[in-house]
Amino acid sequence: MWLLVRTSGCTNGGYLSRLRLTQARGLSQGLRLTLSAVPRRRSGASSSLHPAARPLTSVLPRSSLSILCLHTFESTARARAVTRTPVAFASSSAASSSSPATQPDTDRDQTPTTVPLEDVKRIVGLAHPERWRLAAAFGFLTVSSAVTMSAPFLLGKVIDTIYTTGTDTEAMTASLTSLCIMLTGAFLCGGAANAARVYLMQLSGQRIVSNLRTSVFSSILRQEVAFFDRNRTGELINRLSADTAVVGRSITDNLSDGLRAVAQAAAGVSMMFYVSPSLASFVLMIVPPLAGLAVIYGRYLRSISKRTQDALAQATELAEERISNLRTVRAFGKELSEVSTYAEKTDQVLRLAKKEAFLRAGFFGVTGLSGNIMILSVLYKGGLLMASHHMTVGELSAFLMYTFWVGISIAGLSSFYSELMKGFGAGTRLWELLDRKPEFPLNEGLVLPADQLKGELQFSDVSFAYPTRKEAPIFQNLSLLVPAGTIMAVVGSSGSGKSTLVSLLLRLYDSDGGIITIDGHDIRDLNPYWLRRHIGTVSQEPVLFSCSIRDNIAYGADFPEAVATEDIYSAARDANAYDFVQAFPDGFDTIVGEKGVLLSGGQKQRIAIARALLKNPKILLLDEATSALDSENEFLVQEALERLMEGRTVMIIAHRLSTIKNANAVAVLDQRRVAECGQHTELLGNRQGLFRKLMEKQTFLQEEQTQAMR
Ligand SMILES: Nc1ncnc2c1ncn2[C@@H]1O[C@H](COP(=O)(O)OP(=O)(O)OP(=O)(O)O)[C@@H](O)[C@H]1O
Repeated sequence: MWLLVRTSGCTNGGYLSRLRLTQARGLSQGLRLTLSAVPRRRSGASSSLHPAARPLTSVLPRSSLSILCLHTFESTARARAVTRTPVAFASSSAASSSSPATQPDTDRDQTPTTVPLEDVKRIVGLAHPERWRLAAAFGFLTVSSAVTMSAPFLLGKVIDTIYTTGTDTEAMTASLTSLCIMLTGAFLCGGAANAARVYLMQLSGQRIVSNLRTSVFSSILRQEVAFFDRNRTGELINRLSADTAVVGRSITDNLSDGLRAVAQAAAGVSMMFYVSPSLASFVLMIVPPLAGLAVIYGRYLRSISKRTQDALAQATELAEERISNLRTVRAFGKELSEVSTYAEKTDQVLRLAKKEAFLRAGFFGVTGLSGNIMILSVLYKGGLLMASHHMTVGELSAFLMYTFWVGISIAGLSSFYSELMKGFGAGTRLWELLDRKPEFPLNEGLVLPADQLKGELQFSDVSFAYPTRKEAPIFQNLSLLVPAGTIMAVVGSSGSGKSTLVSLLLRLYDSDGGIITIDGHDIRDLNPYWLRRHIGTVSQEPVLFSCSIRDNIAYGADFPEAVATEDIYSAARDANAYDFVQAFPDGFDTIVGEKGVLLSGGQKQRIAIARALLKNPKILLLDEATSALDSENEFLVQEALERLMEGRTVMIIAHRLSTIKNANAVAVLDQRRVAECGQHTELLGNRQGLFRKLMEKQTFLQEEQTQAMR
């Protein structure tokens, strides 16, 4: 666990001046130091780790919460709408807010029915840093609820004043005026308190979510690569965006709405008994059976709603995949068939949505009707009580208003429980992610002085199978030595494990057996940050980020924001990228598009080479581009690569004869090991050798291609 620290502003003399804890509130796991202000002179600094980074056992306070177990009797979305819009029993405002298309993704996730106490404590612990703001919000909540619940009683008094003062107009005016002034004052206080409550709750919620998101993102980025082989990106993004929001909402908005609903329901029922015990007893006889029916119906409605959302999720998944791979869809001319596949999925959603709409219509029709019947019953019974002088008109009016409020509050309670449970469900998924310890730590281990690094690489008896395919070993007792400062070309048929060799060196995966060393040090003993800091990579399909060319090149440096423009230009020149970049209207500020889609293959390669040059690593792992670069591009890339390789230990996955010829040695991968290793000419001399066969095959293929072109 790491403490995230951020520099507090500009520094002087090339040193980080003040380090300030900014995220300690609720932030459990930071990834690394975020250095926001580092002077340019430090652009060549060797380590990305600051001594101030230190392990932190726990920053999350624990406290407890007891859960209110309440039943839910209508859909969450509808209930949420009702709690925020004080229109009780209004059937006309049926569930427009519950359209499946607007539901957050997590709504389709399982909502738990029971929650371990530990999870409850943890979720409450998230709110701990916000406790003062939340306490103030609850204070304002109490004020606004008190005003709301005293309003019907006082309004009843106003009505009674109007009706009972008789012909004494002056007395009536005086008492009416003073009552109205008092009420206006109370309403103003109530309004202001409510506004303050909402503001404080929203602010706390956003702060909790923001801290939680940083922690989750940090936790995701710390995981080993095999974790990403097993987990879908969309699923992780969902945790980061939707689940964090659900957790934040459930401990701020939802808790405050829930508490308000409990307080108002309790106060409302008490006031109903205070105003007229006999009418209150009559109402309480009608409500429980109606509520019971609504609970059963509501549950059924929710299960249909969930099926609709599952179907929608499938349609969305399909759309997402096809849109992000539009080039492939277009290349195969599959637009129309994809549209019809998507239409089938949306038809399925529509069928379920129709059923849901029908049930929902019935539900809201019936709840609206029962609400109105209840009001009518109150009026009827109240009218009789008035006729027998057991009740005044003001009391009846106040009673009716309390009935409304109690109705609204009960509707609010229904959402409170389900939202709370949803929050716990989302929380549990987040804890899994936050607590997951990566199989190997990111930032522990040996850090060697950079100037002592020679760059000798050695694989000794290495065995490896990918964690997701343990039954299919890629290497068995593979051994290979790459002396410091030499170029080793790696060749082999497709799938022989050339890229896997690179992944193992970068420690994206750990070998199952044997040992990989750099200058005699087992890479498992070395600090992975330090290790990767000294290894540069340029892959066949280099990945650029959707930002400017300048930022993409600067990404190679320890402190990208501190890289001097001249350093970027010089790296670009050495990578043969400067001229084409300057030819763009926006030069180095040109945005490269998603994954660098706005650049050609050769241009991307050269930007990636410039990025690697800026990193200035001792060891280089290259995957030569096989994609058809035109001869000019190929020459420029090749020249840039040669410049990049100078004075470094290089392992290059070679696809060109020229590269193989220029390498100090060639390793041929076959049958899960290095089958042959030696100089190019030496290996070619062995007529029965694998390398010779591979080369003949390549020559043969080239000849075939040449004939085909003729
Ligand atoms: N993340 C992964 N999980 C499981 N298996 C994988 C993974 N990556 C690669 N493989 C498998 O490992 C084997 C070696 O793959 P690798 O990419 O190292 O081969 P290669 O020699 O670089 O191939 P090519 O020349 O086609 O790029 C292949 O059978 C491949 O299917």
